[in-house]
Amino acid sequence: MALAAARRLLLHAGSRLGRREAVDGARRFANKRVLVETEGPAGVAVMKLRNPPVNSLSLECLTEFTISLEKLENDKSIRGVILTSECPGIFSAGLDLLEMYGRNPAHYAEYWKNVQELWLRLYTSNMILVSAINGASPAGGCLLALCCDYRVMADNPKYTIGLNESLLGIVAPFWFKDMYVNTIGHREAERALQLGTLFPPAEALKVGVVDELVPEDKVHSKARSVMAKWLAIPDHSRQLTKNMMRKATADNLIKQREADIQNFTSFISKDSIQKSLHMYLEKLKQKKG
Ligand SMILES: CC/C=C\C/C=C\C/C=C\CC/C=C/CC(=O)SCCNC(=O)CCNC(=O)[C@H](O)C(C)(C)COP(=O)(O)OP(=O)(O)OC[C@H]1O[C@@H](n2cnc3c(N)ncnc32)[C@H](O)[C@@H]1OP(=O)(O)O
Repeated sequence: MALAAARRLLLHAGSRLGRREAVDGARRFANKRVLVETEGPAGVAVMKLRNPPVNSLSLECLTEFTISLEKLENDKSIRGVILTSECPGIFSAGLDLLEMYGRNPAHYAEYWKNVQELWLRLYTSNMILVSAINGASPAGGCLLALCCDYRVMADNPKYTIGLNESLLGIVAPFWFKDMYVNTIGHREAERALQLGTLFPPAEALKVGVVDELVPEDKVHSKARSVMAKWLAIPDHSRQLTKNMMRKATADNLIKQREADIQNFTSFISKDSIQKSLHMYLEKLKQKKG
């Protein structure tokens, strides 16, 4: 309930701000964790995640992300969005582990509902989505990128991307898996999901997790030039084609959202799964020390 109220407030406040700044031609609206900038007549918005240190998708971050997308969808002058990160070296560390560890079932259910909501909105967006992957992109971070129509990644071997859930002792849900299969094919997805592979850029390109690699300082300019190419296609034909390609995958979740929430909640609440997450969090801490 509190989140629904926050969402209404943010939408309202955001639209007022958006109108005021539109006077300059360039517009900008920001929540705490998501910054959106639109420039001139090109109809393109740049959406930057800024939830330091690692852009983990906390409940608040998911909510702000979803609201920002909703506002852009409602703005008929926006045809494309470049999704990127403001956190140096990290695109997104994925779902926030602290939302899935040591909480109660009601919290898990609420969290998962918001994860579903963001995924459905991103994956079925009518806008052109290009990801400018300027850092590490494990699990839910990779999920965000996979939702886009085109993925440009910084060619820095320090960055990896992939669905690594099995390394954490958890399981990617069927709709993560479906999207992976749609992107890289069944055999590659089967292997990468079981092994929890985090691909360095060259391998990510080879297997098709990303579409293009560029030097780090060229990620944004390349994303813009890719966007220009996609903008040249008539919206109606591109949108109908996108819908034709993605609808069955989205519908597969839509028809069983509630069951998927129950499934997640009971899975993540298990002692054995909580223990795995605990161990993984400890490992992350130890890496530092
Ligand atoms: C039959 C089927 C049955 C059931 C299925 C049903 C349902 C499905 C069930 C579950 C599926 C749930 C799906 C989850 C998807 C996810 O996204 S899980 C998250 C996966 N993410 C990761 O593994 C990334 C972990 N992080 C890292 O590898 C590194 O942090 C990273 C490379 C991103 C950055 O490295 P570095 O710059 O060195 O930073 P640190 O490692 O030092 O991290 C800084 C602090 O941030 C904390 N942190 C990192 N990642 C997360 C995160 N994802 N969530 C929360 N917090 C995170 C880290 O602990 C540090 O914190 P500290 O400063 O120590 O307090």
